[in-house]
Amino acid sequence: MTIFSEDAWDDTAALRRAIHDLPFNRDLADGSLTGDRFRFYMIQDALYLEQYARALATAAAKAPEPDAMERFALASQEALVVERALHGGFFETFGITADEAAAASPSPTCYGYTNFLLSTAHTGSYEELVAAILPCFWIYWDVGRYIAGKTGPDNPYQAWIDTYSDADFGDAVEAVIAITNRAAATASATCRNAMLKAFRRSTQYEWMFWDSAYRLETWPIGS
Ligand SMILES: Cc1ncc(C[n+]2csc(CCO)c2C)c(N)n1
Repeated sequence: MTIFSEDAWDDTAALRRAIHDLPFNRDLADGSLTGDRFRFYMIQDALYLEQYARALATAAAKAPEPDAMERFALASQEALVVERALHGGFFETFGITADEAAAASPSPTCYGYTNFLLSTAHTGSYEELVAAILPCFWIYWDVGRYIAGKTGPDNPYQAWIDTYSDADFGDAVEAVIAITNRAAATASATCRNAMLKAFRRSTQYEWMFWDSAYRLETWPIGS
């Protein structure tokens, strides 16, 4: 049988190229990304992380093996603590107050992505959930390294680039890939297909998240 992560990676090759080519990531890499776009991204990302941490905690609760439980429980805490520290620095630089962040409501894309993760967490299988969780790690590692390889000096977004191209983060990504492959190894063909679909859906949402920040996305009516 083929390895799930290899199938999923091949299956999303075109999407990943599109993510590399996004105007948001192009501008982040050369440091020209406008402050309003990065601010929007930071605030939406703080909202995303809270829900992502819930999805990770649910994966920890559902995991059939202690190694996966530990990894997801730790990642849930890190999503709240480590990522919040990164955000804290940028919140200060970009003048985002805690009140402003707390009062913000999710954009359509942020809402769609987090609800997809939470509905998978609560109505899908453990296998589907880990496949939905994986792109958040893997795509950021891929994009972090891609951008680190082409960025220049004095980039105002260097702390973001360093976080996601760091070797320790790479180790965490490898661990989640291994957990996902273990889950897939004993899954039926139907379950593996559902896993692929979930992986692809989250990868689409990762593209949409950066795109929505670049467009400063709003709800089309009523807000
Ligand atoms: C939309 C969006 N997708 C992925 C990440 C990256 N990320 C968030 S939590 C986590 C694991 C635990 O820290 C990782 C890698 C992000 N920040 N925002």
